[in-house]
Amino acid sequence: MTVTTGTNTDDRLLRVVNPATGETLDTLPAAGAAEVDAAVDEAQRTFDGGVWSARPPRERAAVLLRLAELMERDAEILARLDCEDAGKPITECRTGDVPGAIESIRWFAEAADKVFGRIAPTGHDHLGLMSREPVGVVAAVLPWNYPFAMAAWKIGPALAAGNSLLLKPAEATPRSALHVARLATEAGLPDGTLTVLPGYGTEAGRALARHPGIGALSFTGSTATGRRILADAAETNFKRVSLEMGGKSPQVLMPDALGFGVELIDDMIDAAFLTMGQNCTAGSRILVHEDIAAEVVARFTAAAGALVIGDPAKPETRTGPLISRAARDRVARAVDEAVAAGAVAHTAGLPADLHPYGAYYPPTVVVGAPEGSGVLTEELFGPVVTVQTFASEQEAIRTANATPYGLAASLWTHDLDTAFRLARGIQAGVVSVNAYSEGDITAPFGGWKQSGFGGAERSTDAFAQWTREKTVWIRTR
Ligand SMILES: NC(=O)C1=CN([C@@H]2O[C@H](COP(=O)(O)OP(=O)(O)OC[C@H]3O[C@@H](n4cnc5c(N)ncnc54)[C@H](O)[C@@H]3O)[C@@H](O)[C@H]2O)C=CC1
Ligand code: BAL
Repeated sequence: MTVTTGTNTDDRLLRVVNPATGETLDTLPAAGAAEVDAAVDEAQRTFDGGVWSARPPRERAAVLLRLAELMERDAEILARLDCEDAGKPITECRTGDVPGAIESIRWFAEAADKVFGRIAPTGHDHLGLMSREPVGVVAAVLPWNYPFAMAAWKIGPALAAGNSLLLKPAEATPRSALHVARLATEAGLPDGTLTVLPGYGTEAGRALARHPGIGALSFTGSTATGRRILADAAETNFKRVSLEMGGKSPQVLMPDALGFGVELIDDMIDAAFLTMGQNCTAGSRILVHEDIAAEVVARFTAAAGALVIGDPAKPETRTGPLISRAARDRVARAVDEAVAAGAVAHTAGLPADLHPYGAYYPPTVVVGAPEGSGVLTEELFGPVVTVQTFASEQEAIRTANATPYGLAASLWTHDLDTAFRLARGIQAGVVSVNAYSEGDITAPFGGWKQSGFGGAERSTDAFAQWTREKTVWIRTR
């Protein structure tokens, strides 16, 4: 069984609603603690049976490559599911999320038989072999902002390493993960290897975090929930926890940055407004040298004002609704408070013909927010970017680091020495130079400070989350 939903004995339903229209897309029984228990039992039986875990890695790779092909075949379906469930612009899903997700499955499939163990430096009287073993039954808890992509970041390495994985999508966006479960069956993954459990965080999510039969849990989402999961793991079985959490990432522009021309502004727009700013690495703080601040604000504000706002299902749309009205109201409140405290909010506003259900908020540039205000410190997860100026490199680094987060940063300068100094000084897991980027599949992705804990995703480093090292110490005669 690869898809588990609840028996609905407590009448708890998961209603999936299109945030752009209010249309009910699906109604599912929500998995709860009972379904988690049953899924763990089945996953453990599968793991112990060795039909996946003990299979030669090359064979696991072949099945995962078939899964990637099926995802390729259904790429448009997967793009539409995320667009409808999350309100993400369809063009972003088609060109970013879906190809990136498929690449992740394919890359980890190919890596399955390329991760070698180690041999200890012994004398001839011993042989010390260190191998990486699958953890067993493992879990992933996903966010709603990149539903398919985050599922793939976890599925690829967890399954390539030989584990049995339980995957809990966010309650708002379960349908792409459910589709992946069907594709996994079609690809030939044994039952109990990938189990998708659509359910609420406080029920299915919490049950996963506290389950003694789960050996590792990888989470992407808010810092508050990450903290809860870590505490639950510590109170129960000390499962290995890895957390990819919030951010308040800076975009640092040195005095020569305008030399990058339109490329600079395009990347800054992506950094700030991809998925309406509901992105863990969103470059939500522009830190710009005072000499070019006025010009940057003028160009950036004009570009932000030109973004097409509307129905996310239309290919030309760059800005859809936020995930919920509560999210929109939180973003609006933070901007209103900053304005009340003396900041200026630049925005072209919303078009008049938007669907009345959608929680739209226009791309907004906040200049002059007083130090310590919420827009500068909190992860807003909306299409709002702040502008702060600096006079020196040291001040830029100080301001960049003045948050509890440390996920990502981008910086722009033609000067190599300056770039190195900034990249070294900024406390973040991923620093992109002269681009906005999260790196690619070959490079580790993980946050510092309160943005991340327990190991990176992507690259072969990701196997550390999903494997345990074993030493076999042999006396030779
Ligand atoms: N860094 C990132 O990529 C993300 C950050 N966020 C931040 O979090 C804010 C709130 O969004 P939420 O959807 O409420 O995020 P959340 O962190 O509560 O939800 C993420 C996932 O965790 C699950 N979850 C919730 N409580 C849980 C618990 N006690 N135990 C186990 N799993 C649990 C949810 O069901 C969902 O699958 C956003 O506005 C944003 O600031 C949200 C999603 C992704
Ligand atoms: N941007 C990929 C990770 C995330 O937003 O959750």
